[in-house]
Order: sequence, then structure tokens, then C-alpha cells
Amino acid sequence: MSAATAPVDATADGLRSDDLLRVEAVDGGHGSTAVLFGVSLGVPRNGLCCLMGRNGVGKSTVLQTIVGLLKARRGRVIFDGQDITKLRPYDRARAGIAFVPQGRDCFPQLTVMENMRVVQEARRDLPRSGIDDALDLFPRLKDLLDRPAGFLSGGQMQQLAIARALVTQPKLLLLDEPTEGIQPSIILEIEDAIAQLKRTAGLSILLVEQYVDFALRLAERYAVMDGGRVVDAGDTAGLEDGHVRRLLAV
Ligand SMILES: Nc1ncnc2c1ncn2[C@@H]1O[C@H](COP(=O)(O)OP(=O)(O)OP(=O)(O)O)[C@@H](O)[C@H]1O
Repeated sequence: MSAATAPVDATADGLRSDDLLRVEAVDGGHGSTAVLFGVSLGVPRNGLCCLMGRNGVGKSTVLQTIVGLLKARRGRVIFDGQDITKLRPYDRARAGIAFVPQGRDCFPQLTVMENMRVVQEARRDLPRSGIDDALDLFPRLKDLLDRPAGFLSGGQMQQLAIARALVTQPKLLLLDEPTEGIQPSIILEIEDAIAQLKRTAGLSILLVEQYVDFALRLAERYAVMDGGRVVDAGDTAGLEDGHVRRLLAV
């Protein structure tokens, strides 16, 4: 059996056999630059895993590898029981994975509503209620539907980016640093929205976040990276106060 298909110890790195997403011993990177070395992590069904680590340790690279923008050179990505390691990004999206990248990726010239419609038009298989459901989660956006996204504040833009991703009614949402550059009152709104998503939409979430308190309040599972490797992972329940902070040397 090759290394790429060898079964991974279900107890290592906080992985569980019933996780919605399992990243198993993945090596990856950008072009010829190796960044990830044997990364394993799991996202529980209807739960949230926060992925933490200092700048440049490879967190965004993990997300890009999960959605297929970057290739895994070794290891596997298993989603909802299916090996998606070789699937194209479009097919991973159709399988139910939505990604909100760090730059938030909205079209600045299009209005809030147009940004959401673009997603719906691209995916005619989606239920028409997707936009209304996403807006219910972020009521502030309802007053801004005709505003070009380029004129939104950072917090409003982040809310739009998450709302757009939700239009696809995903099973798994990948969020890359949603609090970055956002004022504290809006961070609380985003935290409420994520908590509500878990409660009512039964969504699973992989959250990359440097704001440790925010991440740990929302998470059932955590993983900490350093130098392209997962150096600690597990359940947040019973986690000793300050454990993660010491690992991050904050
Ligand atoms: N397009 C790219 N080409 C080559 N190297 C890259 C590219 N993007 C990122 N890297 C490198 O990959 C490594 C990991 O970057 P990555 O963005 O995944 O880290 P991160 O943990 O998400 O950091 P941050 O919190 O700053 O976003 C870094 O050394 C970075 O310089």
C-alpha cells in the first residue's frame, strides 16, 4: 500500500472516523514551495474546528488545499465519506464545501444583492430561498442591498462574504480570519451569526483565526500549526486556560 493511501490512525491529531471533513497526513504547498508536512485535522459534523497558528505557518494553505485551489502532494482529503483529494474545485463546491478567503473576495463594483445573485445564477441547482436565508442571518445587509460592495466597511464586507458563501447552502464552511481588521462590535455580530449557523443550519465550520478567545468560544475542536505541521489538536472541552495561548506564544 502506498503512503498516500495508507489508513491514518483515527486517534491521532484529533481526527474521528465520523468527522464530516478529514484531512489525512497532507503534504502540500505553492508551486515548488513545500508548506504543509503531514497535516491531519478533522471537522466534526455540526461542529466547529478552529485552526490557529502564527502568521505564515500554513493555515490558509490548508484551506486552499481542502477546496482544491492547491494540490495535495501526499495524503487525502475525505469529505462526507468521499475521497475528494483529486476533485476539481468546482466539484468540491458542488459537494457542499464553501470557502470565504481572507481577502473576502466580493466583486467591488457589484451591489450587495448582485454579489449574492452571481452565486445563485452560477448554481441553478440551488434552492431560490438561499439569498433570503443568508440575509436573515445578517439583517444589516438588508439595508445595504443596492450599495456596491466596494463601498462597504470591512465588517459589512465580511458579512457579505459569509452570506454569499451561504447562498450555496453548504455542508461545510471554511472561514479564513473573519475578524481580521474588523471593529469589536461587528466581531460580536459575526460571532453570533456563526453560533446561530451551527445551531439552526446544522453547518460544520473550519475557522482559521488568530483571535484566540473568539475562536475557542465557538469551537468544539482545535488544531494549532507551526512550521507547516499540526503541533497540537483535540477537543476544546476541558482545555486548560492558556494552553493554546502558550503554544502560540501570544
Ligand atoms: N502564492 C504563494 N506562493 C509561494 N509561497 C506562498 C504563497 N502564498 C503563501 N506562501 C507561503 O506559504 C507559507 C504559508 O502561508 P499561509 O498564507 O498559508 O500562512 P498562514 O498561516 O495562513 O499565515 P497568515 O496568518 O499570515 O495568513 C508562507 O511562508 C508564505 O510565504
